[in-house]
Amino acid sequence: MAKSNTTPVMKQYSKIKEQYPDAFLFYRVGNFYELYGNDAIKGAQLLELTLTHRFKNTKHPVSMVGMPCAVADTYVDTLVEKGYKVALCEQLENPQKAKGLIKRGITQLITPGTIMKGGSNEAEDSNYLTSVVRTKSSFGLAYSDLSTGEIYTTHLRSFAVVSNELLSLRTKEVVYNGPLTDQDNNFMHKANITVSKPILLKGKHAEISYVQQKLTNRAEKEAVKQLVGYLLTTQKRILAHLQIAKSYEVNQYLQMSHTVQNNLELTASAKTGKKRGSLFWILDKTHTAMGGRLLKQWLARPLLSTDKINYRQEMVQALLEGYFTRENIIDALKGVYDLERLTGRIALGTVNARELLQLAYSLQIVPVILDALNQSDSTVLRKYAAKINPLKDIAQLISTTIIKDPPVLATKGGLIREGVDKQLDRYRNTISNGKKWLAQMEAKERKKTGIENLKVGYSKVFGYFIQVTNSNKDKVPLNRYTRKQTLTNAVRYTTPELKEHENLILEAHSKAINLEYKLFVELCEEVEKYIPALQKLARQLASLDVCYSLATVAEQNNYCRPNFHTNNQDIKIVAGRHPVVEKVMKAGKYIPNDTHMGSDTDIYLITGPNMSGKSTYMRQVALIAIMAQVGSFVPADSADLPIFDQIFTRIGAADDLISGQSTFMVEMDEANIALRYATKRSLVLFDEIGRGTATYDGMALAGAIVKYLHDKVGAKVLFATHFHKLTDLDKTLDRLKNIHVSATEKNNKLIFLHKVLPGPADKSYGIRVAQLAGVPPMVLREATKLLKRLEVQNNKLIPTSKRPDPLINSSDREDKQEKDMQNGDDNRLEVLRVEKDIIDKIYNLSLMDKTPRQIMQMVENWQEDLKDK
Ligand SMILES: Nc1ncnc2c1ncn2[C@@H]1O[C@H](COP(=O)(O)OP(=O)(O)OP(=O)(O)O)[C@@H](O)[C@H]1O
Repeated sequence: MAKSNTTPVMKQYSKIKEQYPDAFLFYRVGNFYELYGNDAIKGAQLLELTLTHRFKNTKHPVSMVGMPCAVADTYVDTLVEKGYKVALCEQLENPQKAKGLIKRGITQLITPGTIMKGGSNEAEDSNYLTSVVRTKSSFGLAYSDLSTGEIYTTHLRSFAVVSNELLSLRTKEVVYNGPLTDQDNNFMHKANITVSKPILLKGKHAEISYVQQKLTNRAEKEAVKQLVGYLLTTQKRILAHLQIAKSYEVNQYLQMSHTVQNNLELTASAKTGKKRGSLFWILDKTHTAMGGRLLKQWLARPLLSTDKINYRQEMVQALLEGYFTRENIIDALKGVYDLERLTGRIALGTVNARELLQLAYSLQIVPVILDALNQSDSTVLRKYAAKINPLKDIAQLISTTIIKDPPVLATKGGLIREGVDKQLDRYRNTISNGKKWLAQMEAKERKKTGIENLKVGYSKVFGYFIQVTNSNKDKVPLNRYTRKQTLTNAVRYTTPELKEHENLILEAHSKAINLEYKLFVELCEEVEKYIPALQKLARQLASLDVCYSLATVAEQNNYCRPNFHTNNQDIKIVAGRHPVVEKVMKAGKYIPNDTHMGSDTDIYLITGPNMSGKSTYMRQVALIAIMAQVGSFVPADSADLPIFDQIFTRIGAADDLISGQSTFMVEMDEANIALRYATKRSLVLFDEIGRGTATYDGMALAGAIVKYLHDKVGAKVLFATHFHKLTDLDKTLDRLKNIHVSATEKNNKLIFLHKVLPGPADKSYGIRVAQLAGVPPMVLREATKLLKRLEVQNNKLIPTSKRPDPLINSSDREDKQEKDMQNGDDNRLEVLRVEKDIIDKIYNLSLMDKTPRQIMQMVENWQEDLKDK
């Protein structure tokens, strides 16, 4: 173990390691990083490296894993991706000059929320570090993407809302000041979130007061302080790019829980978790990484303000109409690098000369974009251009300082242009004169000595030399030449003259390198002064890129600009389409459908066979609403919409892996959230509520929920169901309308028409769909028999139902019914009668003042009754 080994190196190691017990300590030894003790044992497993030992032949060998520094990044990434932290422990003095043990110290703590991967132009996702502070009355939450320096903060009422925000942000690390309950811990674990303790900061830090300047809420201020404190202590450097924290309220935006965003597949397909198949996949035609990230942010937070939405729509429309402007802009935007991240790298001091040039190239493109905007007919675009500062001076400064194709390393010289610094030019002159002199000397010496292949050369260890092959050794004028080095085939010499020039050249060279580095650092410092302006420019270009993207998508897919009204909640969509389903189908195959929910319609009760398109229809309405509030055009011929405040969904049977609850529990939980928090301004999608439990419980619950939504909530509700009995509700609930997605039978074959029509569906075709799916005929026959039995019994009880047998033709039907009737079981009929009583009881009951849980309890009690009977 490292601790029992008391050599000075191990003592130093243990002392540093003690301060970072929860991180892998990468201990720098020359050009290697080494991990010791438990870090080595665990690291070897996780990184698939060979475990060896240091101090092998002593009493206290230490487990060790080593890797060259040059490849360490990949290993750091792997560990951090798995949720671990890595502390980089560097040599803090020049080993050649150090007396005794080299000083070492931690230069950076890399954590899941602060890691910045790769170069400057690859990141489509933001990586947020989130800080949560529990105060007496609320929770403060703040988050930041270290690579861009943006900070947002809000205060929330409960840990449940905090968890939702964490999931929506896809945060990988939370700095939290409070204790976590087992349930919270479980949540963090399942959501793959690393929880870190806050680090107390000593002294005053300008960054903190700077970013806090616009905040008034105490919880938010605390959360931001904790966030910045953590960033400063892990990064161990000045973070000049941190932006003034922006406070937001979750109810400033259209609210959708993380589950809703997932169900509606806004940024990732629910099946694959990938971009393909999501709304983002359709809308993302951006050309810059920052545009892509911004579009994702817009999708997660659609707007509530009609003015703001209108402004985005104006931009989209102007770009949609101005084909040439759009093309010119995009040609230019393609060349813009990730300005946000480049700016972050400047602030963090990790920028290299090539990246500075990328910044300059990007800035040089801005005037081209401005020209395109200024030449447009649209005043919106011209006004937008007027707000953009192209930062020409910075572009000019960088491109006149750095050479065209600079090396990545700034410490080896060869990156500053000629004419930038007089002293540097002088050094370079000395070097080049010295080299000229060497060439002349070579020629001169060849002549003097008569050695044709005499060569002047340079080696790192021995410096400049005159090389003579062994065969010419006796021609060497030993009075002038001194031997320096003997090789197998040649001997190397020097002369006092050569030595003198060597000194001049090497001195100039080393001075030039140092000076170049100094000039590079000065240039970075100058650029650093423009960080806020660069960040602003980056945001402006990102917005332009997103608007371009929305305009292009609108044009390619024939979208329309939606209108908004704020005086009522009426929805009027003509020929609406599902943006993703229509895209994966062959052109023209998608059947558009209208949605007219005026003041007389709050609930659409949707019936129709499986696979007819009920879910698709409901989702299409929600996606159109979201796209509209994002500022996008929508897939419809026309759309008149209200501004929704929240969207709730209960869709499909997707298990909630994060909370680990049963399907039915999840279903009820989601329904419950909607019933509790939905308002008249909300949109609710309920797909097959009640399917996860016994039929009659499910139907009873579904009925009660519909009634509650109708009488109590008044939100716009799309409610798809296979419980046909529910369609009777239109008789008692005046703002409920039945609609169905149509299908028809032709030559004994089921044909889906996908057309939404008024009224309830008259058949469920369940067995027919099973037949389409290739279910074995025996099963189908058995199912048909069973269905028949049930229906005959039901028909006696509920005469309104006139379901025909799906698999047999009508001539056989009557005979069969007769037979079934004769086989009828009186007891069973009695049971069915009681069940019907219960259902009627539920419909007639006032559930106004009951919570969903109470209703569930009531249903359970009735069931018990039923069992007794
Ligand atoms: N308007 C439409 N035009 C063309 N095809 C459609 C349309 N709506 C749905 N479809 C097709 O029908 C398939 C099934 O749709 P969807 O999942 O919405 O059916 P459903 O009625 O909700 O089925 P279930 O009751 O089994 O959940 C879709 O995947 C799509 O291919």
